[in-house]
Amino acid sequence: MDPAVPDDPSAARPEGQAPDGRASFGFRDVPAAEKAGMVREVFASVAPRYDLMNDLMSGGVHRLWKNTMVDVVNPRPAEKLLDVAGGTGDIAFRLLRRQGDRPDVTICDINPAMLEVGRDRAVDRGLLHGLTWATGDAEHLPFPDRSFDAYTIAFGLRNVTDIDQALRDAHRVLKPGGRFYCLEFSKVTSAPVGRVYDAYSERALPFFGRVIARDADSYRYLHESIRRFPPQRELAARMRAAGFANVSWRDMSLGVVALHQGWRI
Ligand SMILES: C[S@@+](CC[C@H](N)C(=O)[O-])C[C@H]1O[C@@H](n2cnc3c(N)ncnc32)[C@H](O)[C@@H]1O
Repeated sequence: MDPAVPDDPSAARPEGQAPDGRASFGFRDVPAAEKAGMVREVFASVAPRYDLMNDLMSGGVHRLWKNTMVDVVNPRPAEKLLDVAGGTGDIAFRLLRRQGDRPDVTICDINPAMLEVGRDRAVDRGLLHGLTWATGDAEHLPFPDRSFDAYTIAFGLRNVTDIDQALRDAHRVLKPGGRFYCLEFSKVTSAPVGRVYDAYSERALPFFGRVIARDADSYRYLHESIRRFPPQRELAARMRAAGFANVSWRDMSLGVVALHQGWRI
């Protein structure tokens, strides 16, 4: 933990719920109205080196997690797909390729700097057909009700100010029968592995952030936001409260990440 922040006064309440108008930003509580702007600054700062850092920090394993997510989504041609907090396009590009010659993927992110890097990557890969770019907040998506067949969010939900509001808005934009998928860091299911993982992420993330991205604070925030995210069972309960049915999850890498899914009925 950051020695400048001796304890965690908000640990007793669930992440993303701030009844007193405050929200957690890593281990700090900040006015809820300011969190989105602070998160935007973090990702504007990391955007140029975001993809390199993902590979370094996960040893490339994030690619396997993302491939598994897209296998589970199993998008069909011409389905309308929405990737929220889509960043530099890792999930959207995979969905697009899987849809073959009838792709229809919208990538939405609150941060224009991340989308800008994503657009350059799409051009480099020749992925121009069937991809729509949108700037928007997961809590108030700029799309009409019942617009999409499937909604994905990967490593994004822990960054929103109000998780429950983001889940409700995901439910709103899905068509009846639409599918919701969330890939996110979660609670490691093996205590010894959890201790190794905690030690690694507490030290390695700020180290990589300082040396490679030259921004230790942003990577400290990322580490802290991972630790504050609700564990598997709690997130499933909050998805049900937002209206989703048939909610389930699967752990990957012993719960380092979990893939949650649910349906709008
Ligand atoms: C860790 S990155 C994940 C990017 C991508 N999904 C991936 O898996 O590589 C988190 C993304 O969430 C975006 N984000 C943070 N808060 C958001 C919000 N309230 N609404 C939409 N996007 C948000 C950030 O700008 C950033 O691009």
